[in-house]
Amino acid sequence: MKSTIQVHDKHFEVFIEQSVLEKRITALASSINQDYAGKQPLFLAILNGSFMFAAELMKSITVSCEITFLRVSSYQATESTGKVHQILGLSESIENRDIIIIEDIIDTGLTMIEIKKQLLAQNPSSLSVATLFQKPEALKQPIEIEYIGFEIENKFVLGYGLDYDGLGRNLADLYVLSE
Ligand SMILES: O=P(O)(O)OC[C@H]1O[C@H](OP(=O)(O)OP(=O)(O)O)[C@H](O)[C@@H]1O
Ligand SMILES: Nc1nc2[nH]cnc2c(=O)[nH]1
Repeated sequence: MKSTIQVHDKHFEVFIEQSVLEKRITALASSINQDYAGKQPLFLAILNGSFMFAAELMKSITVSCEITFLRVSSYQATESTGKVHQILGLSESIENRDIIIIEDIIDTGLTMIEIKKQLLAQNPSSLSVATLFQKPEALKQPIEIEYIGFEIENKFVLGYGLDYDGLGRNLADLYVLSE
């Protein structure tokens, strides 16, 4: 039997180990370095969940770049509320900039659709998305995602920045809810 950890009332087991996550993130960074050669992208990391992915990704980005952090929260406990709040914390202009959004996970896709809509209204030169995890089966509307770390099954995951009611963001591996 796999060893499990308990967070609040639920049990989770290791799903993707840290070394596997980091190797894939390095590969994503290489693709971004190639695609943005000669440009100076502005990364927008969506808080809270993306902090660990963003930090790891940035260590392998070699093109000249900037990063800033935005807040938008729609998730409570293990289910989407379907409500997406406004983007907070974007003080710099993104007009005529090459923007790369950094997310930890795209689940229903509703958050990213709303973020993209709000950012596109500010006329960036280009807008692309890098997400560490995506759940293809959970997507409610088609959405273009340029950089995907892992396509995962439609189960609640925890760790590597992702929380369950505030806890578990510090876990270095990705965990999945035990059956
Ligand atoms: O594709 P969706 O179904 O819209 O879900 C994805 C969103 O859920 C998570 O954020 P959350 O609202 O949990 O905030 P957090 O990053 O602060 O934990 C994640 O970081 C995405 O922003
Ligand atoms: N922790 C966590 N947050 C999410 N937000 C959207 N999907 C998920 C998920 O599977 N786990």
